[in-house]
Amino acid sequence: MKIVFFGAGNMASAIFTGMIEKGTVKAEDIYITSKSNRVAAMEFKESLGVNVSYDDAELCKDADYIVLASKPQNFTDVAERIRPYLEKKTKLISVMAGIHIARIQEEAGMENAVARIMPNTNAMVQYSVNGIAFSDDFDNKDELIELMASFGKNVVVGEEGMDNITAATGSGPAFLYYIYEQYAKSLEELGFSKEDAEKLTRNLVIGTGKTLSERPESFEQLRTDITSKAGTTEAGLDTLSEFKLQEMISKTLGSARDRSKKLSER
Ligand SMILES: NC(=O)C1=CN([C@@H]2O[C@H](COP(=O)(O)OP(=O)(O)OC[C@H]3O[C@@H](n4cnc5c(N)ncnc54)[C@H](OP(=O)(O)O)[C@@H]3O)[C@@H](O)[C@H]2O)C=CC1
Ligand SMILES: O=C(O)[C@@H]1CCC=N1
Repeated sequence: MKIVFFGAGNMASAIFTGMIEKGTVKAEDIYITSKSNRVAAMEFKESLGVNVSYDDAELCKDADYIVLASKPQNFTDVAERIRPYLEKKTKLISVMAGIHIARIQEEAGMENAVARIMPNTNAMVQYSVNGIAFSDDFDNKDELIELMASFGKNVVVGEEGMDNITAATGSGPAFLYYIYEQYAKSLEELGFSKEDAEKLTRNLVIGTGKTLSERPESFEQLRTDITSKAGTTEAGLDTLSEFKLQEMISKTLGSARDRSKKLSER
């Protein structure tokens, strides 16, 4: 198996680190390249044992998968690097938000089989949620699904579902981190030091996540379990429900989804 990453930034490194740590792919089977930041790429070679190369012919030769992991804005440059050497058997896996399968096939030049995937940075700890959309001619889908299961839970969607997945779970961690940031700031306002506010918030979130991973009850039931009649939680929730929280979240996700659609316009 030879998997080549064009791009070695946040998302690519989360994926290849997740795969190596889980043992699904050997570090020696992974090749990475970047645009110009050779120092960062070499650090991955040293820490994980992956191959680093800037020789596009060597990178593309006999590749089973080429993962397109640059920003969408850099895709044309990446396609130019790949096009002269791309072999028909190589499957292209795009993590780029908003770039359609048809454009990838057109710019890569050989109409190779393409899968668009939308993981998130939780891939680093093998807890990503991955949207996957395949081109019609993509064979042996199970192999890719299995590779991706090594760093998260998969949801196969039609390509039209990718904008929603991008907003919901690709960008999703950032929206949650933003909420945690505000929570920590509010703890500081209550009188906790900055350090304690951060520590309390972090452990609150970790503990809540662990509870969710172990208990099957609905969010509503878990909330109700905490809420004593006329107690502190009820008082807090009464205030929280005065704000249009769901509307705020819906608008946030809507903006992210619309941006994903916009990125697909050339
Ligand atoms: N971050 C996230 O949470 C998620 C991101 N994505 C998608 O992943 C993609 C990458 O995002 P992210 O990892 O955050 O971005 P980063 O900026 O962290 O990484 C981008 C990488 O692309 C490389 N690159 C740029 N141009 C070229 C080129 N011509 N040839 C080879 N490599 C190139 C950069 O190299 P250099 O450093 O040398 O410039 C860098 O290694 C985006 O398309 C995004 O939509 C999808 C899901 C989640
Ligand atoms: O912000 C972005 O465009 C990418 C896609 C999903 C997460 N990060």
